[in-house]
This record gives sequence, C-alpha cells and structure tokens, in this order.
Amino acid sequence: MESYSPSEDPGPAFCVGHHEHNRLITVTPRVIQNVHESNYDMMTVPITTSHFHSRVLRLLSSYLADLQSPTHDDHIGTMATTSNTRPLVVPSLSTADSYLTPNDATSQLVGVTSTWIDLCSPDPLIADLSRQVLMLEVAYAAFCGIGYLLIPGPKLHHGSLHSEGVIYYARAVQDALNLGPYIQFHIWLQMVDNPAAEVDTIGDLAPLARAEYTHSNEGASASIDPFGTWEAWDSIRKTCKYHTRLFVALTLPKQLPSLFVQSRWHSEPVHLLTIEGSAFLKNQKGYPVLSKSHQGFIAKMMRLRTAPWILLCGVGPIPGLENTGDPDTNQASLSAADYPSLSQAGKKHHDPTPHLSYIRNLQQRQPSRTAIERFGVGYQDYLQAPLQPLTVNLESITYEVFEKDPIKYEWYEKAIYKALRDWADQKKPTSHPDGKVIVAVVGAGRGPLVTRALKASAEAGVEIDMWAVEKNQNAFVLLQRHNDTIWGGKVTLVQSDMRSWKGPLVRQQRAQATKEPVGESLGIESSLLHTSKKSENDPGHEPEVAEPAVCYTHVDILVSELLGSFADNELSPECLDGVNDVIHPDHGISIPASYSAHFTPVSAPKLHADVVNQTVSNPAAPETPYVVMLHAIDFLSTVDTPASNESSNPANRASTPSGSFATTEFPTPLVQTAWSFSHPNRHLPPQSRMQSTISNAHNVRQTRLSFPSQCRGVCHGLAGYFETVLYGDIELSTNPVTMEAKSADMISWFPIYFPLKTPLSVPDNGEIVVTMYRQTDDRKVWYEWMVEVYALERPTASARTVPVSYAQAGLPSVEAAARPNSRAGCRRVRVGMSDLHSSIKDGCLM
Ligand SMILES: C[S@@+](CC[C@H](N)C(=O)[O-])C[C@H]1O[C@@H](n2cnc3c(N)ncnc32)[C@H](O)[C@@H]1O
Repeated sequence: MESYSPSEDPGPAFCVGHHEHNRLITVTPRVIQNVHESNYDMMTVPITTSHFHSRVLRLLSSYLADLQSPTHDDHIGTMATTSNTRPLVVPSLSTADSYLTPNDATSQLVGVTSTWIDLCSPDPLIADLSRQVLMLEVAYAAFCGIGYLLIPGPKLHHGSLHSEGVIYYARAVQDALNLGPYIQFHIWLQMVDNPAAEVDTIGDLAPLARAEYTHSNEGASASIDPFGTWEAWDSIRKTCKYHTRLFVALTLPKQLPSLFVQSRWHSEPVHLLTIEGSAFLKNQKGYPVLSKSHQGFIAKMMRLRTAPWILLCGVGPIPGLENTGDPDTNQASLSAADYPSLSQAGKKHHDPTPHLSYIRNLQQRQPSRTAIERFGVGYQDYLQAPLQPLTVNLESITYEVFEKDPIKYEWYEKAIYKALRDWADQKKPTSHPDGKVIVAVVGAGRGPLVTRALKASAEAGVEIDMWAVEKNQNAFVLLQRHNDTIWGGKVTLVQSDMRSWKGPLVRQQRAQATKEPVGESLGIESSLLHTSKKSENDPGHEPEVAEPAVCYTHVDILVSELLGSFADNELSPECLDGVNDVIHPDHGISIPASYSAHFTPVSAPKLHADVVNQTVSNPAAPETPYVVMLHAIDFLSTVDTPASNESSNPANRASTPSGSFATTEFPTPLVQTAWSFSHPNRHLPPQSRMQSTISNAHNVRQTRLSFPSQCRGVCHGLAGYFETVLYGDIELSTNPVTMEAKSADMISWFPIYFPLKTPLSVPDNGEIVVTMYRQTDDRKVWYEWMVEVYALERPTASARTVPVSYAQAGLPSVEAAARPNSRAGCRRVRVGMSDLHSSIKDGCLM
C-alpha cells in the first residue's frame, strides 16, 4: 500500500452558510462577493417579504369576516369541509412581495419559504391558505433559478392533536417537488419533538385556526418524543416516495439528544446542519465554541459521502451586509451576549464573525480519515454487484485493489507461520517424500499469498514444497512471471480449476519406488505413499511410471482466499469441497479453518432509494444482495438501550462532553451468526453414482434469528458481514462488533446488503425476526430472506385470555412469547411481514 501521512489528508471541506430570519436585501453578485470575502460560502434568502405576509393576513381576516361559521355534518360525523364555500385564493406575487430577482447570484442562494404558514393546520382554510403560499413561493423560486429551498418542518402539535396534519404537509411537499423540478428541497426539522419549543409567534397562521377545528389542551400533557420529528420526516419522504431531491435540514439543539437519535439522523439524507448562535457555549476567553458531543456528531456527519453544509443562524450579520435602517431586521433575535464586549470591541483585531471562525477552526481539526475511509472514497453507500470470481476471470486491477489491504496478507502470513511452527514443534508427519511440508495456495490470483507463504516458511525455518493453483489463465501469466523473477522457480504452478486438481505430483525416492515404507523414516504415513486407488482423481493414485516414479500426494496446508462479503457468497464452500480430498485426511489443514456469515437489520433510506431507482430497469434489483461500504445506515437492534427520558437524563452519553471526537460512538449493533462452514470437511458425503451432477445439499443452510429493537424505525434491509478463523487465534472479521479486535483496518471486503422490496415499520420495543436460507440446485447457489416485525404487548387484565384463533378472527397472528429476558410475559403481535425475497435469478454459478 502506498505510504500515507495524515497531514496530507485535507479532510472534509466544510461549506458554511449564513442565515438571517428576515434578510431585507436583493442579493446581487456584489453581495455574494461580500459573503465570500467574509469567509462564508453561501447565504439564505427569504422568498417573500413581510409585505406579502401582511397581505395574506389581511386577506384572511376579511375572508373570515364574511364567512359563515362551518357546520358540523352529523351524517358523516365530520366538519363540513366539502360544502360549496367560496374558496380563498391568494393572488400572485407583486414586486413588493419579494426581494428575490433572477440574476447571476441566484444559484449561490438557499431560498427559505415562509415560517408563518401552517400546512398541518386542522382548519382546512388555514391549511389550504398555507399550501397556496408555499406553492406561490416555490413557483417563484423555481422561476428565479433557485437551486436549494429550505421549507420549515411541519407543526406537530395543535392543542391536544398530535401529528394529525403531517400527511397534508407531505402532500404539499409532493406538489412542490413537481412544481420546482430543478430544486433540491430541504425539510427543516428539529432533532427531537419538543412540544414546549413549538411556540407560535405574532403573525403565524396556526393560532388563527377556527375553534371548531381545534381541540383544547385539556388533559393533554405532551412530552418530548425523541423520534417524533424523525417519524414526521418518515411520513413525508414515504409520501414523496423517497424522492431523490428531498433532503433534511437538521437543527442542532444546545443539548444533543441520545446517540440513538443521533445515529438515526446520521442515516438520513441530512444535507444541511443548522446551528443557532444560542447552541454555542462560551469558552474561557468568551468565544463561542461547540460542546464535544456536537463536535463528535459534526465529525461523523462530515464523513458521509455527501457531507452536509452548515448554516449558521442568528449569529449576527455578515459584515458589510447589515440590515440597517429597517425596524424589521433580525437584530432583535440577537442577545446581548452576541455583541462584542467593550473590551473585545476595544481590541484592534475584534473578530466580527466568531461563530464562523470557530467552525472554520473545527474544519482544520477534523480527525484524519481511517484506512478504510481513504480506500473507500466515492464508494460509501454505493451499491455494487458482488464479484463472481469463480465464473468470471478477474482483471489485474481488481487483484491490485485487493493487494492494497494492509491487514489481510499480514494475517495470512502469521497464520501460515504459526501453522508451520506447530508442524515442526509437534513433529507432525508431512506428505512429501523429502519431509517438506506441502503448502498449496488454491485460487492464487497474482500470487500475494504465495509470496507470504514463502516468507512464513523462511521465518519459521520450516521447509515447504510450494504449489499454486489458479484457473484464471490471465492471472496465470503473471504467476509464471513471478516464479521466474521473484520466487526463483521454487513454486510449482498449476493452471486448473481447483475442483479438478488431483493434488501435487511428487517424485518418489528410489527406495520408495520399490514400495518400501520410507514414509515412516520421514515421518510420512506409509498408507499415503502406497495406496493404489483406481480413480485418477484420487490423491494417492500412483501412476505406473518409470523410476524414479512420480505420484500424486496430499497437501498438508491448503491456503485459500475465496471469501465474499457474506463469507460463503463467492462459493468458497463449493470450491474447497472440490479440493477436500487433496488435503491429507489425517493431518492436513485448511487456512482458513472456518468462516461464518453474520447479519443485523438496518434502516438504510439511501440504499432503499437507490434500489427503487434500479428497479425501473431491473425488476430483480430488490432481490439482489449488494456489496456496499455501509455508512448512512442505522442499526435497528443494538446491545445498548436508550435512556427512557431523553431530556432529563443527565447521564445521557451524547450530551456528556467527551474527551475526543472518537468517543461519540453510536450504539453497538446486535450482529448474529447465520451459519458457518469449516474445512477440511471430514464428513463430505460420497457422491451418488446415480447422478451426473455432484450433490451440493450439504452446503444448504438456514436460520431464523430474532432481533429486539429498542426504538421505532423502518427496516429497509439486512447488513451482512463475515468472520473467519484462519488458524488458531488468527482471525479476520468485517463484523463491526469484532472487526476492531480481530482485524482492524482491513479493507478488502465491504459488507453485504440484503434489501427489502417494501420497507417495514418497526415499533418501539419491537422485535424483528429474520428467516434466511442459503439454497442450491447443484448448479448454482442463492439466498432467500424474509423479515417479520412484531410488537411486544404487555397483556392488560382484559386481554389476558387470548382468543382461540386470531387467524379465524382475521387478525394478525399472535404468539405468546415466553422469552428469558425482560420482554418475558409480553405477547408478540405480528405487525409486518416482507415477501420472501430470493436471489435465484442472479444466483452464483458453481
Ligand atoms: C478473491 S481472489 C484471491 C486471489 C489471491 N489469493 C489474493 O488473496 O489476492 C480468488 C482467486 O481464486 C480464483 N478461483 C476462484 N475459484 C477457483 C477455482 N475453482 N479454481 C481455481 N481458482 C479459482 C479466482 O480466479 C481468483 O484469482
């Protein structure tokens, strides 16, 4: 791997913008120049002015004055919202309604739609008026060439009504997406739903909803809901079918919520992080700084494939662009603490933009990227079809990429070294008449493992007879070249599919040709040297050749690397079955000795959107496992549990400033083992003489695993990993739980992703049950997977007697869950079930 110095890593570039609630200027190229001179990258502009706001309020007021109050329709049991009332129509914009005008600066702006509307209002009049305002603004922004729009998020609380209007909001956003076909829309959301923070200000339409439609607050005591705003976002993007131009703008509060909430937002398409001046702390010198947990979260977000922009809000004006002379400016939103103190003002080098300076400084201090991050640049959350190295010959460049791994080859060398040392120390017999240990690399590629085996032999001081088998005729040319130039002709090369390789051919010693048991003196079993099997394929077969005779013998150490992202998905089991008989039946070993497949359910909205897009041209797309460098995902089942109350728990890890960026780790996933394979297989069933094809039934696997899920979310699919024991305690792992300890910094494999055609909603304190198969028809291998979601219900006194048959009652199936954990006593109610997905069409050919 090429040498790398962290100081050369420029780290992620921060794009920082400035937001002012009421910017009262027309943005021209000159203004943009001013913005850049102040070290900002962009700025926001409101689409409409306070003049427009007043006009709409006047319109509403006169309309309401003429309107008869709505009547209750007893027949349909709802308010008469469909009667022939005269509609209220907002007239189109006039010059005084917007400062925005199309010019060269427009593309550098983020437009902001009005905050005073209420698309979720329970009063249809207010909701419709709000929708009209939004549509006028979006249409004008699109006309002016605005590329990015910020839309204030849905109002979630109306008296005792909660989140009732989110669907209306979502429907309006869907219309907006069609109206502005070149605009990227950002729904501006808080990280958690805090009803107390959702306050109406003067001029807002929300409080103008008519009493007939609103419910009083009596009896309702809404509390903070950590996933409330995320749930609203989920409804919006679902309604908009995971639209590729729909993103989140997330406001970072002064105190961050738990890591569970942070990790959820990390998996969503957050393209803007907005930070209010009031979210900053003050350091000892009085300068604004962010808490360690904010720094950690920002660092994580900045490592995403599309790093979010940062928008500073309420941090004072851009120097030179003060909204002077207008009583309506946002200066009122600044607290006294935001102004320089007298002593600061007296200093010559007073910083007019200390918040921006801090963010720029934070950018400089971003931790350097890890080996895998550098390696995977551009591949984060990018779906790739798994390799099929058995049926497709790999290109040299693909091998070159493998060979950059700083860990894999090192670990293989250690494993071979240890195996050879043990061989010598335990005085194990060898399969070579000369007493050398016979080592074969099967699937040698361009030969890196051969080089490592030779090195391990030299280091261990144990002589080996080295063989390399490769079926890729192109890679074989390179193996021959390496043998001439690097290995000094010490390696016997075999160009063959390993499944038809009969084993190493060795020259017997003269004495052996007379069938004397010399093996004994060499520590080699005589049976090995003198078996006279009939089949040519059988190791131990002794061809009738003139002396000194050559005969097939066994391999002592068979080295292979045929693993895929899900361990067995590149058909390592099937290939190694084909060389099983080549390995010495008593003392022969395989490196790897075993490998296992692991998985866990995940929320992966970006991957889901990509799979949906691919389905247009490829109907099999949602039934294909993909290799992906997973980043923007959230683990739905974790070994940690969230604090019960997000705001009042002082021990909440995320809100506790930690010592470094790296300590802000997201919760640890529960990754479970699906199945495993070990080699050599001492129980390989004999092949039936009745069948022309070889039965592969022994490589079928199936599993059904249950994953408790603590927080509600959406399951888009499964993240798959592998672990392998090379030899003894030398292991490789891509499992996020064990990788650090077993093979940190290994880059050869990205995880695998098994998508779900239709995402499944998961309730709080739910359970996700996955059934998975590894299937074969003796010609190919494929996977099948299905996900069920259960809600766990504590039985109420009246519900303790479960109906005789829920199926008869037409209700979801119910299973009594007698589980040995805190969930014991709950009944499992199935609330969702996926199709049985199958990758049979894209199965791996044997
Ligand atoms: C993942 S690559 C590993 C290459 C090399 N050992 C390394 O670690 O860099 C797997 C190699 O096995 C070869 N291979 C796969 N199946 C094979 C088979 N049945 N017989 C021989 N070679 C095989 C492929 O052509 C490929 O070169």
